[in-house]
Amino acid sequence: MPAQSFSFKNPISLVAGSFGDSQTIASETPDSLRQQCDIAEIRLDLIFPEFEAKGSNLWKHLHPFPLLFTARCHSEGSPFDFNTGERAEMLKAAIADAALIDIEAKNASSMTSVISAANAAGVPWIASYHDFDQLPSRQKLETHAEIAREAGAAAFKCAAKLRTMDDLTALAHFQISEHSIPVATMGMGVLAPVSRLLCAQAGSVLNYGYVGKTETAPGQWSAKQLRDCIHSLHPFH
Ligand SMILES: O=C1C[C@@](O)(C(=O)O)C[C@@H](O)[C@@H]1O
Repeated sequence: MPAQSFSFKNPISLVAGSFGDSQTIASETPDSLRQQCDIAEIRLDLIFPEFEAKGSNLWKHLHPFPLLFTARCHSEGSPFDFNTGERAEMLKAAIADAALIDIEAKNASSMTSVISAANAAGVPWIASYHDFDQLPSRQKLETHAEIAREAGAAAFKCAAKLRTMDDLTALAHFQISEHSIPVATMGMGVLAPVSRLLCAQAGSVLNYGYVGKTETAPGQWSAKQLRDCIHSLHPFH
């Protein structure tokens, strides 16, 4: 049995509170997290020295709050350049405490050992896709959603820089279309905040904000602000 069970079956848009530093992880509790988000993301790539020194003691005090573990690669947003093997080891070390893990869609084929370990532990995974420069074409988004679906991900997530109002509506149109897999979308940059509300209204299953003071992507709301706003929206069908 996984440490916490998690699924995207519920149609409600959930909020992931993302930790950008280990001091914030240390200062939060399950109760304080419950006030802000539905699941908490621990970016192992951002806290690696502390993780190496303390292992799971860094987050044990947060149980039973659901935890999402991510070890992001450099090309999809990490300031650090851990190789696939290093990131696979980080994720495997966290699976016992995970409700969900994140693997980049493009790395799914080189992370099969992590996917097998997650499957064996009953922990679902989300396939992610980031573009910090622009909104990928509709064709690229569809292709990555298909990779996610075929690799057995529980959901497909895309975070992309939005440059124009057309980008904003294109992302929302992608979100609201049927993809045979739950989808989470969000913009980055100056249109990020409004995009995160619009995409949630269009059915984004997992919506990211930051916990503490450090953003983990450009333009995030705080997780609490984001969740409060999402809760006051009506789904758009
Ligand atoms: O993939 C995501 C989404 C994100 O990039 C964002 O745009 O909020 C933040 C990352 O920490 C997370 O892993």
